[in-house]
Amino acid sequence: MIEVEDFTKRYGRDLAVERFSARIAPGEIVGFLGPNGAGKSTLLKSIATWAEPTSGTIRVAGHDTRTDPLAVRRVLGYLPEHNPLYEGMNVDAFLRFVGRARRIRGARLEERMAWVTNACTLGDVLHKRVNQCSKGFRQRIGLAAALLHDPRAILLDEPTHGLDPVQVAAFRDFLFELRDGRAILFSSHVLAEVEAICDRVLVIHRGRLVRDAAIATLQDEASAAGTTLEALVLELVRDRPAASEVHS
Ligand SMILES: Nc1ncnc2c1ncn2[C@@H]1O[C@H](COP(=O)(O)OP(=O)(O)OP(=O)(O)O)[C@@H](O)[C@H]1O
Repeated sequence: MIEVEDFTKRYGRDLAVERFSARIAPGEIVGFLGPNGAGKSTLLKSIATWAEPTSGTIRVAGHDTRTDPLAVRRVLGYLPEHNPLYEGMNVDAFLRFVGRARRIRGARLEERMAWVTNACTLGDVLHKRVNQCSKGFRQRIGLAAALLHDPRAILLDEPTHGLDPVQVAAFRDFLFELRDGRAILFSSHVLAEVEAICDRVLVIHRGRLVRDAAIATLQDEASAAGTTLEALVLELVRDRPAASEVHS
């Protein structure tokens, strides 16, 4: 469903991501883990067609991001790192605006509004202005906007940033419900979160994929080596000064 083949992204002379390949199938929740500046947002942005690959290919549901970006956007939901919201709008109006921009109208819009309101527990804030909502609610509003068109592939860039532990647990349950038939990739700095939520993890370091493995496989490897999952992952990003930011 999400296929990344030999993807490289340069910003000027700086290499952000180099020869990265991975596939995420429908029904999978994959965590994307790596220290600051490793290249996570760059890859997510490129899958979402917000940035062009320097080389390589990205396909979502068979659509090439370079040659058919509109088809990609139709099947993809993306919560960017800096979750852009219209501050002065009320939440209901904002989500309807997003729906109309996606050409969702009439009964379908009402149906999708009801679904995201319930799924993202937005009932209490629908009639508040966006800038009156707490950080946790703002994340949920961003998530609702990303899910309004019922995408089959979902990218979430640090979706739990700023959420309290209760909200993180609720988010995990939400993703479990959402996964059916959908390919989900989310980035995080928090190993414990990825361990609790994901089937598989991609570890990126200095723009290169250094590990693509099932969480269960990594857990088995860690126990066979008499170490912890955290130590195993830290070892993968060891020579990066910011590696200490991958924590449990
Ligand atoms: N628009 C840009 N112009 C120039 N360089 C950029 C741009 N966006 C990202 N970079 C660089 O690309 C590299 C990867 O950055 P990216 O934001 O993808 O990392 P990240 O893993 O998402 O980091 P973080 O966890 O801190 O969000 C970094 O060296 C960053 O400085």
